[in-house]
Order: sequence, then structure tokens, then C-alpha cells
Amino acid sequence: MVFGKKGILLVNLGTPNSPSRGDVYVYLRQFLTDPRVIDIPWVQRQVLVNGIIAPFRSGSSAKLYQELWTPEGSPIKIYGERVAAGLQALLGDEYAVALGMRYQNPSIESALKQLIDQQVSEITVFPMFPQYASASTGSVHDEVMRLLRKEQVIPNVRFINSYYDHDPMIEIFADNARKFDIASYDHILFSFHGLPQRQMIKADACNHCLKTANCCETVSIKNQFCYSAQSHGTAYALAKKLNLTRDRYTISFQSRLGRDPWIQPYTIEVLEKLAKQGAKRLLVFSAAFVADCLETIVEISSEYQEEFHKMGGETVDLVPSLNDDPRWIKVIADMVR
Ligand SMILES: C=CC1=C(C)c2cc3[nH]c(cc4nc(cc5[nH]c(cc1n2)c(C)c5CCC(=O)O)C(CCC(=O)O)=C4C)c(C)c3C=C
Ligand SMILES: [Fe+2]
Ligand SMILES: [Fe+2]
Repeated sequence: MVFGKKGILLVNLGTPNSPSRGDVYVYLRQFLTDPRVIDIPWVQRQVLVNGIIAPFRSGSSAKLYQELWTPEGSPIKIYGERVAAGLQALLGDEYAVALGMRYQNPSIESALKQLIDQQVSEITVFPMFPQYASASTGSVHDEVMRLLRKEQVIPNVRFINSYYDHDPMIEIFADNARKFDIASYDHILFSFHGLPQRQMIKADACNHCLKTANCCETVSIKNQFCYSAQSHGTAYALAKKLNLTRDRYTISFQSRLGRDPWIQPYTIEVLEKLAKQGAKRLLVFSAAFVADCLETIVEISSEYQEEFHKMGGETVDLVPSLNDDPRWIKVIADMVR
């Protein structure tokens, strides 16, 4: 017989405590010294992050966060809190729901404590990343295991790895897109958060990734956890729902950091190519994120819009993410149950 509530730990990436340069600096240091994010030897990582990236990037990054910030705070955190509250209400007393952020607050540690204090019989870890990457989902699971390792009693634990083509989730993204006049756009862009190619190769157990031109564009037994293949899987599922033929859309990757090669094509280069071909109106999905955040609200809706305009294009419209949509909360409830 098992007693106690069932614990649900929702985890998203995190955000600074405020958009001040100091808080952004602290956030970037914690984020980028994670060995799963900047996966180079410890000494080089400390020098690179503490000596170069955090001091130099915190100023420009803080300006972007100031543009993003709302009176209630950072969108990724606000949506996380609303989803956690909605999920708790939907699942009822049999469950205890807690929200943790991988970086900054509320921390995963505080969320786990909340669950353990309620003597939960089990914990389901639900990373808010549809596609698996060691730098996102892997890091969340790593942190949960590091914290649980200190406990005398470790309850049953379930880790959700990915849900990149989960049909009820795809349906909400697609439905959000149907609010736009899809036929009126010259092209549809599925822009995912990028990842260093090096990390794809490290995650590849079958010597498969990046070996041929299209090997990371379809999920198979050989690459079922490949971030690129899963991202393509999300895009294909959306395209199918919306009856988009292959010539109507492009899959690309944004937010590259540093000079090493990341997954290609890069969104900025695709924008350039489309503008040269005469495209004026683009509809963009950002389905690596289940909540709108800096990467969608500022990078796509503001920066890419401005760049595309300079290139001769006109409109970059963003399909809103799942955010705190009650249908999304119901989808999570069904997945964790
Ligand atoms: C979708 C999941 C994510 C993966 C995979 C990921 C990898 C990754 N990110 C960086 C560097 C940065 N990312 C930044 C912001 C950011 N990243 C994600 C998600 C993933 N990152 C989100 C949801 C956000 C936005 C958070 C918010 O507050 O709204 C930033 C900070 C902003 C900036 O200065 O540009 C950096 C830096 C790397 C290096 C990486 C993989 C190696
Ligand atoms: Fe990121
Ligand atoms: Fe791959």
C-alpha cells in the first residue's frame, strides 16, 4: 500500500531575478557554468564564462531582459507559476504540484523540498522542453538526481524525457496558428533553439548524427534522442496538422552563442535567403518553448522582425506558445497521470 500524494515537479529553464545587469550576470554565470550547457573542461569553462561571457554579455543581455520584463516579472516564470497553479487545481488533492527553475528562482531545490515536506509517495519530473537535449532536459534530470542523492528516503521517481510529437500538444500549437490567415503568408518558419553540433555528436550512441546530409532530420531507433531529429519531428507533426506542403516551410535554429558550429540552418541566414527570394510575410513557430520567453518575444518578434525588414521583408508574425492555456494544462495533467 502506498500512502501520500503524488508529486509533480514542473521545471523550466529559468530567468534572472530582475532585469538588472547584476542579476543577469548572476543568472548567466549559473546557467553557463553548467557543464551540460558549456561542455568544455572545467578550467576553460570558468575562464570563458567568468572572464569573458558573463561580464561582457550581462550588459547587452540585461537590455533585452528590460525590454521583455512585465510589471509581474519575466514571462517564462509567470507562465510557469500559472501552469503550476492550474495543474494543482485540475489534479486535486491526490497530487502535489511544485514549480522549479533550473537556473535561479524558484529553484529546483525549493520545489523538491516543497514536495518532500508533503511526504509524497512519488515524484514525476516534467521538464518543460518538448525535445530532449542534454543542455536542457538532461541538465534538469541531473540536478534532480544530485539533490535527491542527499536524501535518506528517495521516493519513486519518474523522469519524462521528451514529448516532441505528442499529438494533443501539437494540436494546441496548430490551433494557435489557425488564428492567423496562414494562406496569406509567403512562408512558414519553424525556428527552434539552437545547440552546438558537438553536443549532438556526444549524445549520439549509434555513430549516426551529422554523418550524412539528412541523418538528423528524421527520428529513428538510431537517433531517438537527437535534439535536431526531435525538433524536425515537431515541425513535421505541425506541418501535417496544418496541411503544409514541404515547399511551404523551413526548419531552422536560432540563438547561437560563440563561434563553434551549431545545428544548421541558422534562422538569421534563412531569413536572409527568404528575403532574397522575395518573401515579405513570414509566420514563425517557436516550438522548442512551451512558454513565450526572451527567445520568442524579443529575439523573434523584435530582433528578427527588425532584421527581416532591413533585408527587404515586411512581417514576421509569431505564433504564440502554449503559455498558460487551460488546454495545455489539461495535456500536462493527462501526460503525468
Ligand atoms: C529549448 C531549450 C533550450 C536549450 C536546448 C538551450 C540551450 C542553450 N542555451 C544557451 C544559451 C542561452 N540561452 C538563453 C536563454 C534561453 N534558453 C532557453 C532554452 C534553451 N536553451 C530559454 C527558454 C531561454 C530564455 C529564458 C528567459 O529568461 O526568457 C540565454 C540568455 C539570454 C541571452 O543572453 O541571450 C543564453 C546565454 C546555450 C549556450 C545552450 C546550449 C549549449
Ligand atoms: Fe538557451
Ligand atoms: Fe542526430
